[in-house]
Amino acid sequence: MALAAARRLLLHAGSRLGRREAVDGARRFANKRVLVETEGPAVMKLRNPPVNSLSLECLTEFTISLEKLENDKSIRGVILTSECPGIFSAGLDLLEMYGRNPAHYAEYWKNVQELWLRLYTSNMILVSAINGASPAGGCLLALCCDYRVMADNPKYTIGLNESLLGIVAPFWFKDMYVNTIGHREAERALQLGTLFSPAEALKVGVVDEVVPEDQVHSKARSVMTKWLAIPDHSRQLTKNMMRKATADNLIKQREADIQNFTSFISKDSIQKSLHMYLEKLKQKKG
Ligand SMILES: CC/C=C\C/C=C\C/C=C\C/C=C/C(=O)SCCNC(=O)CCNC(=O)[C@H](O)C(C)(C)COP(=O)(O)OP(=O)(O)OC[C@H]1O[C@@H](n2cnc3c(N)ncnc32)[C@H](O)[C@@H]1OP(=O)(O)O
Repeated sequence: MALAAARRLLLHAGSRLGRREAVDGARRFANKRVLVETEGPAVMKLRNPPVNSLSLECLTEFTISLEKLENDKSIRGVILTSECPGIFSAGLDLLEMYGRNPAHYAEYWKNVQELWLRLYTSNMILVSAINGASPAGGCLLALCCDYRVMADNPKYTIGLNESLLGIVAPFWFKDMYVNTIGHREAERALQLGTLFSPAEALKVGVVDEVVPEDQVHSKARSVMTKWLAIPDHSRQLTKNMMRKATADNLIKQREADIQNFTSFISKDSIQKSLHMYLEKLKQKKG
């Protein structure tokens, strides 16, 4: 209920902002954690500092922005990137999965599923400009895209590292990984929780292209231009043919997946693992 109300408020605020900024001549709309520019190829920038973690609020704003773009028939493609220096997205917000109650876990997971389904089955062309670290849920966002361009900086890594946290990547994360890099590579990378450097990610197929850091955005734009030259109807039908079975696999068991997540994440042993991981992140600083 609370989330539905927040969603209505955000949609309302979003459309107000949209109108005001259009009057200013800049074609863009924004909410607190997501900025969307629609001048030229649409660009969606995550801006949830310090690490673009996908908190419930961030997920909600992201989903709403995507919904608005999908409803604008003049927008055929979106570049997904980050405004946080050195970070594409740190993935799901660990604080949404630690020390909360089962109802919260269920609500959070429903929203993770919702964003994934929208992104993965989007009719728009999605290109990610990966300009920073992209672990777990950050990698998931990139994997939803039709093409991935990554900055050539060995400090940036990408991959589904859940097993390093003592948790398990859900089956639909796994399905998308298998679809992208094949069964053997996915099996190994998932068990080891591998975070690939850009060069490794290119080799294994997690990303499609690695370019110097200052060219990530221009490359993403030129990729978009190429994809925009393909007729929408044939490209969309082809995308749907490639992705439908994977999306349907979650759709048919959404409730069971929420229950599985809630009971798994509520376990004492899993909460303990998350606690240790969060402590490790803190200690890294000191
Ligand atoms: C049977 C199975 C059934 C169901 C499935 C069940 C479970 C599976 C569930 C979920 C799948 C999970 C998916 C995820 O995405 S989990 C998140 C994984 N993310 C990570 O491992 C990234 C962790 N972060 C980092 O490695 C670094 O922070 C990073 C490289 C991104 C940036 O490093 P930097 O040095 O620039 O910043 P830090 O000082 O490390 O961080 C700043 C600040 O931010 C906090 N932080 C970092 N990441 C997160 C996060 N993901 N969520 C929340 N908070 C995060 C970090 O603790 C620091 O906080 P503070 O000390 O308070 O400043």
